[in-house]
Amino acid sequence: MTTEPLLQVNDLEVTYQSRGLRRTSFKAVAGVDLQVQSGETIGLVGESGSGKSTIGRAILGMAPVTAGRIEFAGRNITHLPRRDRRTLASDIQVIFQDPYSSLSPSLTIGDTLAEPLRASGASRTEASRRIGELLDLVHLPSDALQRMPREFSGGQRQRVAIARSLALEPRFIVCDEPVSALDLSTQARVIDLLIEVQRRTGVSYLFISHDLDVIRVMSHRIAVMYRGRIVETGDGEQISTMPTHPYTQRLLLASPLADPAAQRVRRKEFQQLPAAEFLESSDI
Ligand SMILES: Nc1ncnc2c1ncn2[C@@H]1O[C@H](COP(=O)(O)OP(=O)(O)OP(=O)(O)O)[C@@H](O)[C@H]1O
Repeated sequence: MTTEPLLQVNDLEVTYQSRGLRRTSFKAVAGVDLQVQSGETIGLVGESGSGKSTIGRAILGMAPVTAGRIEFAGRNITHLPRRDRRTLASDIQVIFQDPYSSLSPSLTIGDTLAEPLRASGASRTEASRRIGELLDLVHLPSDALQRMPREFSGGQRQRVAIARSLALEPRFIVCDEPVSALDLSTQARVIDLLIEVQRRTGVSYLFISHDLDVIRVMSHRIAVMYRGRIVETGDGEQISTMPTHPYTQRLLLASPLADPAAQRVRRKEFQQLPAAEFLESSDI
């Protein structure tokens, strides 16, 4: 028996238009297929500019989709009008990279968490019960509620951003480089938290990062992006041991956590790749 994916992306294309005097267009993503099941994390990895965030934004209705289809829980959400988008806010949420700019500096943590709940029509009592649950879920003390974002470290702010994204019990979260701005030990704690939240709530993640090691820890399945296309998919083991695309091999070589012996073998294989073949197969 196969279960319906929670999110299904088919043949997605996104084209940005420049607004200058000379109108030019740039195809940032093309031919992208993606499926995400309930409770699953799909990791999107690739170099800067490969189109990872564009896919996330297209799912959130924030990118100019020029072809293809995006379905969420069986509903076509590719070009939803703004007012219908709002009805999706409780199902699809986002966590951004920068915990310093993603929280309003003039709101207490309590008001930050209450905002989406009040907007969804929750009563004061319901909101304060839910805020208690959220603090518990992300391991923040209850005295955090009266404090301002500036009183918290980057990792703690990211916990607040995660709590806010969970307020309406979403089924799907786009995590766009959520740990890239944090130091290594804080990264590990936030990753542990996201995994624990998934275990407790069954939420699905599209987890975007340029760091293959972070992606391997987080993801059930990995999609490697290169120049606007997915060039390889597999689980962490497959991607690490049997990469087929030269760009994935390059990512593995750059991985600081890679086993040095395996890295030596890969480096040798990589050096034996004829340069022309590398360029040709990368040039998609
Ligand atoms: N609003 C926009 N208008 C025009 N071009 C854009 C716009 N947003 C992104 N792009 C271009 O689309 C391409 C893909 O960008 P995107 O942000 O999706 O890449 P990314 O893989 O997420 O990179 P990074 O890791 O640096 O965030 C880049 O070449 C970028 O310059």
